[in-house]
Amino acid sequence: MKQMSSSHMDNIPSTPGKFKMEKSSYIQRCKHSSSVAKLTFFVFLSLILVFFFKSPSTSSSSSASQYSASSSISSDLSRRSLKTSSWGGLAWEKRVRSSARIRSRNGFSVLVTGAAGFVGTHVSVALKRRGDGVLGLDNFNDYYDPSLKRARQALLERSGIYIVEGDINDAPLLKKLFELIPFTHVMHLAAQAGVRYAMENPSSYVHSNIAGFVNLLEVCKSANPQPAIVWASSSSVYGLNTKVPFSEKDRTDQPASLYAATKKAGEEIAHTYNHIYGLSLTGLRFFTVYGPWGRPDMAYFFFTRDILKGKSIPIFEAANHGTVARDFTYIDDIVKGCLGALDTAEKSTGSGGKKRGPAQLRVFNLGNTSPVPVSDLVSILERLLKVKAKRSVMKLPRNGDVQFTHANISFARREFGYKPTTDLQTGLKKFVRWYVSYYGSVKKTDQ
Ligand SMILES: O=C(O)[C@H]1O[C@H](OP(=O)(O)OP(=O)(O)OC[C@H]2O[C@@H](n3ccc(=O)[nH]c3=O)[C@H](O)[C@@H]2O)[C@H](O)[C@@H](O)[C@H]1O
Repeated sequence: MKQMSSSHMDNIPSTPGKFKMEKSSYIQRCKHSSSVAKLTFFVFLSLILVFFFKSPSTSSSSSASQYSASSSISSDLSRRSLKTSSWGGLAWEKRVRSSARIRSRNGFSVLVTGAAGFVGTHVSVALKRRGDGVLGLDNFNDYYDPSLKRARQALLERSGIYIVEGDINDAPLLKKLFELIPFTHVMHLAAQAGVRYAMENPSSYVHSNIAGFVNLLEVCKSANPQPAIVWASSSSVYGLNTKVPFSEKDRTDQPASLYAATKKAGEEIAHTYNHIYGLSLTGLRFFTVYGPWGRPDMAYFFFTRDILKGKSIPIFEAANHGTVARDFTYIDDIVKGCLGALDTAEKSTGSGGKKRGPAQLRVFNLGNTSPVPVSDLVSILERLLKVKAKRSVMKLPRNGDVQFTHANISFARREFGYKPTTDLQTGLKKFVRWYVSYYGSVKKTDQ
């Protein structure tokens, strides 16, 4: 097994494709046409297009994705932002090759999807640091503040990692990347995350976590060589289970949110592609990952922001004042788990879309094994921030949250020595240090 790298980044500084307006062909045609009628038609069409893409329903801040150069215009509700960037060309190919170049003996070349995301950024840096070739892919959607994703991108650029701007639903783009680079591995972290947001924008979950995953697997199964794939599942697949700690052997057929259901679907889809095409697939069930460069939609992150702002913190509790708790897992431990899973992933067995023999299929819990009540999380933040939180205790809403998570990690420990070492107090201290350095120490931070 390769050496695992610890990826401290506390002091340094997922997904439909991009839409490219085919303006040029229209412009060409207009130039060569003397017909006033055609010109009028063009102006009219342009106005409709402009109206369509500026209209709040399609370009408002809460949709999930960008549309790819090759994907068609869709009325998919999951769109969060539309961009007109494109990929291709010699300079672009050079950047792709340079980023994916392996710099150590027996190194991997890894395509990291969701590379501008929280876990994706940390994993990419860790891989690069040990000499693997890393190419990122991200659609930079605005599910949360894209400027944070851009800052992570800048961080990766400084490590020599290029992030291709594109979407996992963009098959021509993915095919092109596999044509350029014989990736040994795919670290698939692009996804529509967040448990509660699934009620607001369900189609974004289907689009990224199901359609996008299938699209990626379609391209991987036809690639030659086929890569081994490690991908992000979720602790949420345990749903309404009450037996703790959660073991990989437990049932996962009672998801409490659409997010959980799409991750569970991903696990079944992984089974199918492993079975039919011989793809090596490893799913990682992450347990509430937190840390520097984290996701602003997660409780520890926006609690920090709101405590500093003097805003009240909604703390959920279950029926009869039942404790709501999470097995919060620090990002560096998760990175070690991801690298461990990559290092022990066996090769896919198929080629050219044909299975040649049985392939590896695994699922691991990556948690911390010590659940902490949400109210204790707030107490730790109060101490670290030296500000008293305005607590507003409320009933756990029926929007997908489960009461309790707790990982049994013995399988990951056995297979690749996974052993989390960061407790919540230590991890949050690093998070707060990063938060203050990133957003400034002013209490009334506004992000
Ligand atoms: O392990 C996962 O698979 C998931 O982990 C994460 O989900 P969760 O564990 O739900 O994290 P997060 O929202 O931070 O809520 C934390 C706690 O605060 C409580 N919570 C939340 C909001 C609030 O206003 N009040 C509150 O008490 C809430 O009830 C909960 O007890 C990822 O977001 C998700 O993408 C997925 O990866």
